[in-house]
Amino acid sequence: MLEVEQAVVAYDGRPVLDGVSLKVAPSEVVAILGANGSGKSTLVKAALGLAPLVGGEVRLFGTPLRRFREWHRLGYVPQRIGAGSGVPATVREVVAEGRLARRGFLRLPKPADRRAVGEALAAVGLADRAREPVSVLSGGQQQRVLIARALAGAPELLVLDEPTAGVDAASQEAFAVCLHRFVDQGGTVVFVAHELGPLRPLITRAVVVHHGEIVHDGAPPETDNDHVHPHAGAA
Ligand SMILES: Nc1ncnc2c1ncn2[C@@H]1O[C@H](COP(=O)(O)OP(=O)(O)OP(=O)(O)O)[C@@H](O)[C@H]1O
Repeated sequence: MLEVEQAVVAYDGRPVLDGVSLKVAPSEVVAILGANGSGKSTLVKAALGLAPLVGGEVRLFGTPLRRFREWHRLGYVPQRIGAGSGVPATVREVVAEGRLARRGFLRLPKPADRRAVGEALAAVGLADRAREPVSVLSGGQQQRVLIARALAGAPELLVLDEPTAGVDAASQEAFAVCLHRFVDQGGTVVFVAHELGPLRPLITRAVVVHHGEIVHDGAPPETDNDHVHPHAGAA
């Protein structure tokens, strides 16, 4: 589904990812863990062509990134909603953006598009907020809008950057249920997290990033306090 080989990313000459390799197979649920600033977001961004590679290679669904066009096959949930363009968008409009890669620009939405948007809104528990501007929602609710946007595109691979950061316990549980359903339907997931919480039972593998390198790749830590030692079990 996703292959990162010896990826090197540097900002202002300072290496942030230092020869990182990661391969994700279908149906895996991979948590990317590590301290603030360790390079977790940069790793998922590099895997999607959103961070500049100065070395190494990325393949998505077996295709080198520079030739990859099938963006409808994956959904990406960024860490935070963008500052926005100043154009007020409703919850439904943002979620409908998730259909664009499927239906193509300038084509009118079909009933299937509207259905997918409705289902995605229901999956994150925001069906009753569809007509409201995104800006009036809380941070955790806005995060759910982004998750719904990714789900609306019916992706095979879902990549999420800290989907549960700043989200209360009830919403984390709801998100876990939603992810469970996605995985049950054959989906593959890669997500960045600080704490696994209710997502723990879903995880098939944990990858720990430390100072721009992968220092653990395998079994998830048993509890949120049981941090995998940065130098133990390097893959
Ligand atoms: N666009 C950028 N320009 C310059 N430096 C950046 C940029 N993006 C990330 N960095 C730096 O790269 C390092 C790794 O950042 P990254 O966001 O990947 O960390 P992270 O592990 O996801 O952290 P967090 O848990 O705080 O989100 C940090 O030192 C950060 O300041």
